[in-house]
Amino acid sequence: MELEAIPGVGAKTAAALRELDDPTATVESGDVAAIARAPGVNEARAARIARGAIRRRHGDDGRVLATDRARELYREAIDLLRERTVTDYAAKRLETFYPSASASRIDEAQAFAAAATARDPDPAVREALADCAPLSDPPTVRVRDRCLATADAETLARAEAEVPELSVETVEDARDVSELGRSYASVIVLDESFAGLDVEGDVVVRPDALETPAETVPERLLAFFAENRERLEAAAAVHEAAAAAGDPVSADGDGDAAPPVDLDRLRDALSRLDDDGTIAGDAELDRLTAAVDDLDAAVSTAASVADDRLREAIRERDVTIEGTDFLSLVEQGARVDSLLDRELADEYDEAVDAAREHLADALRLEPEEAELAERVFGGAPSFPVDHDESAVSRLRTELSAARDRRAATLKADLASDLGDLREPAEELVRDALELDVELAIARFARDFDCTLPEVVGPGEGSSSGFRIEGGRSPLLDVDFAAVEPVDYAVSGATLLSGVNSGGKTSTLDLVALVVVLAQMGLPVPAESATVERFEEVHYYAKSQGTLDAGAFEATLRDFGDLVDGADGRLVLVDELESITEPGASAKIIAGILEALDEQDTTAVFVSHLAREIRDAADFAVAVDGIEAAGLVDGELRVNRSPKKGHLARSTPELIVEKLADDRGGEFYGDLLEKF
Ligand SMILES: Nc1ncnc2c1ncn2[C@@H]1O[C@H](COP(=O)(O)OP(=O)(O)OP(=O)(O)O)[C@@H](O)[C@H]1O
Repeated sequence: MELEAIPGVGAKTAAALRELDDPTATVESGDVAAIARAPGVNEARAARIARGAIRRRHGDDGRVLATDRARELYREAIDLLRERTVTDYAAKRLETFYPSASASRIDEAQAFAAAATARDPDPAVREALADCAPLSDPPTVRVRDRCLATADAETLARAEAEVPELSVETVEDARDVSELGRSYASVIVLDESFAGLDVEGDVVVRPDALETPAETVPERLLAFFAENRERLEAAAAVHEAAAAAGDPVSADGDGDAAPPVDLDRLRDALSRLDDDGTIAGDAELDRLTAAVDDLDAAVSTAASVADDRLREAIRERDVTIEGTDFLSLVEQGARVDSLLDRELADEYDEAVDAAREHLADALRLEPEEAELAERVFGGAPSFPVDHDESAVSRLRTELSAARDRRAATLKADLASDLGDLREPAEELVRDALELDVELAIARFARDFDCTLPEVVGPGEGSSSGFRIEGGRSPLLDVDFAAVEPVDYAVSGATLLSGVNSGGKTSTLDLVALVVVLAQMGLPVPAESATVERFEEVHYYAKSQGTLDAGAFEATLRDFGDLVDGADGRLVLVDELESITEPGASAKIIAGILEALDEQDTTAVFVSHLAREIRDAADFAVAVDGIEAAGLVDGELRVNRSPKKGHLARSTPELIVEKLADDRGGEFYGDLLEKF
C-alpha cells in the first residue's frame, strides 16, 4: 500500500512513517503507539493516521459528521470517553473511533466495544495504569571499542545504515584488519572472503553480523530495555492487577489469560540492567570496575602504608654510618637510599610486602592479578617508597581488559535473553494500554447505563430512521441520576413541537449523540436502540436571533444544498424559525420538509410553529409533541418522551387554560378558544 494513499498522509509524514520497521503493517494495524514511534509523529497525529488507515481499509471515504453541531456532539462524546481514560495514550487512541457509514467498520468497532464492556473496571487496575506509557526508542548509543570492517562499498553503506552504533571501517587485506585489531578492543569483519583470517586480538569474521544485531550490538537492546524499564514494570503491574481482579488482560482473545511474557523472567532481566544500559548486579564486574577506578588511589595509599612502616622502623633503629659512606654522602650528594638497602633491608622488604598486601586487599585482586600488582612495589629501595608506574599501567590494562571482557560476555548473555523478550514485552505494554481504552469504554457504558445498539443498513430491519427506548442524555445540565428516560422513534421527516423547556433541544442532542455513538460502534446511553446507518448527520443548532439578509441567504443556500443531497441522511434542525420572521419561517420550513420528505431522509425539525408549518405545507406533515401534563405550583410537569402524531400544546396555551380554569370569565375562555 502506498502510504500517501492514506487520507491525511502527505509526502513528509510518509517519509517519517517509512522510518518504522514495517511501515505499512504498523499503519494498518491502527496501533497508535507504534505509529507514534515514527520521528516527529506525536500520538494525536498517529491517531489521525490510524483513523485514515481504518477508513481506507473499510473503503470509508464518507464524512458522517456534516455540520458544526454534529462535529461538536462527536467531540462531546469523545470527551466523555476520554475523561474515563488513565493514560494519555488511551485518550489519543479513542480518537480512532469515528462515526462511520461503513458496515464493516461499525461491526469491527462493535466487536471491540462488546469485549470492552464485558470488562470490570477495577480501581487497582486503574491505579496501576497511571504509570503506563508507550515504549520509546532511546537515542542511538555510540559503542567505541568495537568496529565493523568490510572491503565492499555496498556492505559498508548497509552497515552504516543498519548499525549506526558502530564505526564501519574499510579494509583491503589482513594487514588492515590487524591494524584495526590494535585500535579496537574487538573487530567484526563482514566479508566472507576474510574467512580463516588469522590475526591477533579479538577479531571475528561474521558475514551475518548485520542480520543479528542483538549479537553485533547488544547495547541497542540493552539501551531499549533500560530506557523503557519503568514502562515495562508498569505494564507488568497492570497485568498482575487485572489478573488479581479476575479480569486478565489477555487481549489475544483466545482465552489464554497468561501475559505475553513471563513477568518474573522480564523482571529478572531488568534487574541485571542499569539505567544507562550497562550491566548491573554482577559482583565480578563490579569488582573489576572498582579496581580500575580505584587503582591510582589504592597505589598511593599502599605507598603511604609502606612509608609509615618504614618511618616507624627507622625511628626505632640506631643507624651507624661508616666514615666512607658519610663522606660519599656529603661529597658526592649520594642518596641516602643506598643506606636503606644495606642497613634496613629487612624492614624495607616488610614495608614493600605491606604495600603489596594493601593494594591486593584494597582492589580485591585475584591471585593472578595480585602477581601483577606485586611488581608495582619492590624496585630499588627508596624513602618515601617508590612505585613502578609502568607496572601500574600494565595492571590497569589487564584489569580494564578483564572488566571489558566480563561486561561484553554479560551484555551478550543478557541481550540474548532480552532478544526473545522484546516482542512479547512490546505486546505486554500494548495490551496494558489497550486495556485502558477498553476500561474507558466499559466505564462510560456503566456510568451512563449504555447498551450496544443495533445499526442497520438502508432497507434492512423493519424500518429506517432511528428508534430509541429509555434514552438518557449524559449531556444535560442535570445530574445523570435525575435525567428522565426518553423514548423516541422517527422514520421519515417530522416536526417536533412542545412546551418551552420541555426538552426538545435535549431530545435532538440525545438523538444525535445516540446516532454518532452507534456509528462509532460504541454503546449508547439507552435501554435499547436501533439506528439506521446514516451516510451523513446534519445537525443545525438553534440560531442566536434573527439573521441579517446576508446570513439568512447563506442559511437558505445551506438548506438548498441539503435538499439536493444524497439519500440516507439524518437531518436535525432546532428552531429554524428564529432566523427570520415567523410567517416566512413557517413557509420556508414547510418547503424544506416537503423536499426532504420526498427523499430517503430522516429528519426532525424542532419548532414552535408546528401548526403554522403544517398549514403551510402541501402534504401531511408528521408532528410529534413533547406534552406538558400541566402546571403544578407554577412549574411545568413534562412527559419527556415525544408523543407521536401529536401537536403539543404550547406553554402560553397552558397558562391561559389554567387562568380560565382558576379565574373563569369570558376573557380567558375566549382567549383559550383562539388556540
Ligand atoms: N430527559 C430529561 N430529564 C431531565 N431533565 C430534562 C430532560 N430533558 C430536558 N431536561 C431539562 O429541561 C431543560 C430544558 O430542556 P431543553 O432546552 O431541551 O428544552 P426545549 O424544549 O428545547 O426548550 P425551548 O423551547 O426553550 O427551546 C434542560 O436544561 C434540562 O434541565
